[in-house]
Amino acid sequence: MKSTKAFAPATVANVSCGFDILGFAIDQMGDTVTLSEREKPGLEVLSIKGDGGKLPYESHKNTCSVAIQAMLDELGVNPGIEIRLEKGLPLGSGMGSSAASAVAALVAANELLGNPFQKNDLLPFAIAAEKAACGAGHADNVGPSLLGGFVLIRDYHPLDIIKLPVPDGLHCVLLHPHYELNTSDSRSVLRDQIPLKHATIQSGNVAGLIAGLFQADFQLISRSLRDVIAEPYRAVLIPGFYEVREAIKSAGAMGMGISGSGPTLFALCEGNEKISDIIEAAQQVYRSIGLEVDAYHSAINTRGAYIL
Ligand SMILES: Nc1ncnc2c1ncn2[C@@H]1O[C@H](COP(=O)(O)OP(=O)(O)O)[C@@H](O)[C@H]1O
Ligand SMILES: N[C@@H](CCOP(=O)(O)O)C(=O)O
Repeated sequence: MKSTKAFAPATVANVSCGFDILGFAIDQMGDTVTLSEREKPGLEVLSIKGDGGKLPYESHKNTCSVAIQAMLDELGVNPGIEIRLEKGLPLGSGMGSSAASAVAALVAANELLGNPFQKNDLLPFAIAAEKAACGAGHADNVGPSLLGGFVLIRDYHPLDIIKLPVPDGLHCVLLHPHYELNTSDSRSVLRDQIPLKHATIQSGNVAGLIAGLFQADFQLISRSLRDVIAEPYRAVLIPGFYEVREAIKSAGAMGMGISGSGPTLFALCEGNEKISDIIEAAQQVYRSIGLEVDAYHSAINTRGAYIL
């Protein structure tokens, strides 16, 4: 019986100004999914490692099986597949944990079934899994996890995804405080309507960030890392948010925002020389408010998900 294995990376969604429309992938951290064919039809999650026993095994709840089922429904087939998941990402962290599982599962399933889909065409199935995980079918984690690099979702209906350039020397720091914040909870604090002046500010910054990526203009990227739509409401769920931002900008970061829906914070940096100062500055603030934090740094992952 055939078996396949795939890896999908962690991601930073929103990138401050691009709520639900921008994200990028991170090196090293991610989820691994192994699939094996079996005689009995249907999907079964057989083992999950690295989740502290917290994730669901039910096929309609785990993002691995939800994503694969959406793909099988599109193909109109019902093979027997066993799923083994190794979580390499903390849960409810804002690093696209639910997305990495779905994407790794889809890449492995596509290979198992003889590659009936192009990589891009797997996205709607991953979006269906995100909808099951947090109630919203956002693509700003699954897009970059699948494709790598910076990804823009210009539209959802129909899906229009654009890969953006990654300037050489752009690095990222992630600060993950030790608590969980579910995406559904941090979406529930957002407003349905925004003032026109905020729409103007946000559009300017999205356009500026994209222009900055195309022109490899680090100062333009830095000026554009501003969010007036989600961050003001979410920052209150993240102790030390403004103090950490102040400290790490003084230490040389280009800018900082909430990674996805938090509580992880991301910072972008030009080169990697200032990274240890930036991490130390952030850790001092977290220590002063009694929060433990894991710090990671990474170049931008341009590869996305792949078969192992
Ligand atoms: N394979 C999976 N990995 C992570 N979360 C999953 C998975 N399958 C289902 N979930 C559910 O998704 C929710 C976490 O997703 P989310 O809040 O979006 O976290 P993250 O920001 O880390 O992606 C939890 O309710 C969890 O039970
Ligand atoms: N655009 C979404 C991104 C959620 O990312 P996650 O990593 O926290 O799941 C949002 O801001 O809600």
